[in-house]
Amino acid sequence: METLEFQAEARQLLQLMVHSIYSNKDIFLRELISNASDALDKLRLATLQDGLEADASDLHIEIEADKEARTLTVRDNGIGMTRDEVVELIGTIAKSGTAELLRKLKEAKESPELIGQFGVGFYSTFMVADRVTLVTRKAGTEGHGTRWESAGEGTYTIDEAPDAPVGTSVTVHLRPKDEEDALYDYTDEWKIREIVKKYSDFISFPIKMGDETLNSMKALWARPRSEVSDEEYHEFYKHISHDWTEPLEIINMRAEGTFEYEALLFIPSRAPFDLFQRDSSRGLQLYVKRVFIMDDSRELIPDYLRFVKGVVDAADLSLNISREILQQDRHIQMIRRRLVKKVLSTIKDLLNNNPEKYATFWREFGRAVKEGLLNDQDNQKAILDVATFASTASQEPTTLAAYIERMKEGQEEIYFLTGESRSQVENSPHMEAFREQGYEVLILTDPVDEIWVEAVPDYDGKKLQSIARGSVDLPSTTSAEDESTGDFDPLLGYLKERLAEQVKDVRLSHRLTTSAACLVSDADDITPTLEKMYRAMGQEGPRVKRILELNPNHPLVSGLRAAHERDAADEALPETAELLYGTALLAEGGDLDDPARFAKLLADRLARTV
Ligand SMILES: Nc1ncnc2c1ncn2[C@@H]1O[C@H](COP(=O)(O)OP(=O)(O)OP(=O)(O)O)[C@@H](O)[C@H]1O
Repeated sequence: METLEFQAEARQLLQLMVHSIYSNKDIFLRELISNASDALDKLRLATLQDGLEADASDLHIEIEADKEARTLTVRDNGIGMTRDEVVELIGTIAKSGTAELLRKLKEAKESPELIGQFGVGFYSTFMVADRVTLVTRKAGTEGHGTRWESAGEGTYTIDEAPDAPVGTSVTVHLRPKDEEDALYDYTDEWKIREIVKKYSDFISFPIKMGDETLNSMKALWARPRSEVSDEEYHEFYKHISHDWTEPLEIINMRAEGTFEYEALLFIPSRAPFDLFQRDSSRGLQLYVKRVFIMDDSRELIPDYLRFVKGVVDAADLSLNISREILQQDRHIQMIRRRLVKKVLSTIKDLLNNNPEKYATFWREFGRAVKEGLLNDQDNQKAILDVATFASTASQEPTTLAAYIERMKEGQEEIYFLTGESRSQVENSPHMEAFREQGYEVLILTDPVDEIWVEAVPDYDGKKLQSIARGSVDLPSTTSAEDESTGDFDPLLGYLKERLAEQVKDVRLSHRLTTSAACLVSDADDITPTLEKMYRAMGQEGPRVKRILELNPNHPLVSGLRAAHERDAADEALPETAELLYGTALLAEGGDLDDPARFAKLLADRLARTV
């Protein structure tokens, strides 16, 4: 017999279980049944696809309670584990992001939603047990099985189990019952029946206690919606998603005819912590005629809808279909297209009929959905229809359609400004004339906004126009410039030469009312934020120069013009030019090349005024 140590993260998680931070302890049984069901799926699949020689004719789960010994055993005749698999799968937590979640959990104390994200699985047995024994033998292997045991502290033991049958049995040595602490008598048959019915009724293998089968085994997606309770849907959702919170929306689909399939999809009510991590699990479960084929089937749903969970059961696929074949399968592509349409129309329904749910949805998943504007050309319009954006019009987000309704007489374009935060965007000098003249501007602050606005030319015939880009021609702009442009020409020429390193042009502005200057991008150039993003991804490119716009009505600008007129060789002029440029850059939240130098110039200049 060997004694081994749990990996550090596993130990922490176990600690949390032993000191039970989750009030509902009943779920340990659900977790064991869920693992057993997965193991049975795997065995059946291995016989179908990998030619494993094993008996798959009587796959089932058994529950056995021993009142005397105070133990509960859950046994399956599924795939089982080798010794090394036991060490790897039960002794460690492989999921990325676990350390971070654990840290959050510690801070948050009571937080079932957070634990839900772990898929605590097997470890949840330690909420009710002071010792757990697992005996297993891998299907298709020779020799002895493996016996694993632990009290949930720092270590576990591993031993040979010569007589173990194929499959896995987990025996939970129950702690004394303590109903005040929601620790029930789990050897009580009535309690077991209740838990199985509540959490595991849909499991597709028989769950037996003695001669009795406790579950109905009905595939939820095959049953009419009116016959399934919300609770049953929710339990099923938890089973496939490992999310313990209730889903926001349930979607049933059924297609009959040449290619038959049924789908049951869930939109979660909360984004998983790893929604934006590359290795996050995504995709749907694929079944063929009620037989589980694979998890995480990415072919069934595009990446931008990766938060959608659920099952697709197709009638006409081969049972041993591989991932490679899936990628090319015409029917799968057709299902995928239909699912996307259905999800988008469901979001639209929420938007129109259930603003509160929609708001939750968009807050949690809007950032992901917007990726579709780049990757799913066919549905660009449908995505824009269900998207909402922050706006200067009110604190409430707006759809593009509602924005267009509010457009001012003569306004042809949808104005937006990207940035890091609402306040930064609102206070940007670019906003001044728009605010003054009552033009609404969309405030786009998600990183993905920088990118999709480049890919979407218009909505409903109205061009999307960045107010920090190109020249602005507000219909009602007073043309301060027209009478006085001539006067400014020498100064503009001077500044252009002086700041040639920094900007490609200097011109008078239509968008400023209170600030002296701002920077804008040329209509066809990439924006500084996008440039920064490319750089962060390691794509060095030439620096894109921008345009400095001056407010002719600002005393600093008119004063500068006067000074330049008086004496073009004035020593203070180059410094003022530099300060003017630096201020414009700071005002939009940009980074100065040499902040120390800027600070010194500014301090010296201020010193002369006090
Ligand atoms: N009854 C079983 N038969 C075969 N393998 C099992 C069994 N129970 C657990 N395992 C293996 O141990 C792994 C860890 O199980 P655990 O319940 O901790 O997490 P999980 O099932 O992967 O995650 P989750 O609980 O989120 O589904 C499983 O992924 C599976 O590979």
